[in-house]
Amino acid sequence: MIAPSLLSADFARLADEVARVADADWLHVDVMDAHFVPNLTLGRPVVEAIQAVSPIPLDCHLMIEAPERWAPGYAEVGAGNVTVHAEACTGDPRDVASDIRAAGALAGLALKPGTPLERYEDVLRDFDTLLVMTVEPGFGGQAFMAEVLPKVRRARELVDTGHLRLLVEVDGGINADTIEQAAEAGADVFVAGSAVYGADDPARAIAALRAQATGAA
Ligand SMILES: O=C(CO)[C@@H](O)[C@H](O)COP(=O)(O)O
Ligand SMILES: [Fe+2]
Repeated sequence: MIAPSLLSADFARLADEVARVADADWLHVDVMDAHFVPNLTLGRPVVEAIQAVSPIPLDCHLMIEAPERWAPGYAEVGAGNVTVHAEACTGDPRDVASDIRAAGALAGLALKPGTPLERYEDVLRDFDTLLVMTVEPGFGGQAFMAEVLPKVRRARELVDTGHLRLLVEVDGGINADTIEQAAEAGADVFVAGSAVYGADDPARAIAALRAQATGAA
């Protein structure tokens, strides 16, 4: 599955930018609050507007503080998957997973590159998606951190052995040079911002990335 990130799109023409990636599987929307990460993007009202014009499910990546308070609201406006950062949760992440699901979306948990998977292997039994950050969250166009791949392999192993039932998603620096190693490590969903919106033809870029991912898996 390919999930273009709107972070690299033209924010002055969001409806048009959404239409350019209609062939994708998910549309990745990076929500940043300038507190959890040193950047500010958009919030629930804009996600609601994007949802109204998007032909594909929204994959909301919440890089915000107090996700327990805000995450269900993104499901309520129609997001298909809502991911919170484990590092931002002040209580048991399973509680926010339950609230996101109750509001109608898949529940995702994101881990920064330096956050060990082992700490959350039990918690992840209550989630539908694991977002493995392959860059430090906050900005697009960063270099892929290959040192995170063992975390992807471990997640794949936990899913393949039945310990977890979730999609393994990678996010950050995914492009033609890196997607095959991420697929070989076991990722199911590939977020790509600059590799898609930086291309002359985003639809062709999506098709090429999908072919590489499926060929390498
Ligand atoms: O969450 C983030 C950044 O914090 C990502 O979703 C980026 O938006 C991915 O951009 P590229 O690395 O693909 O350019
Ligand atoms: Fe993201």
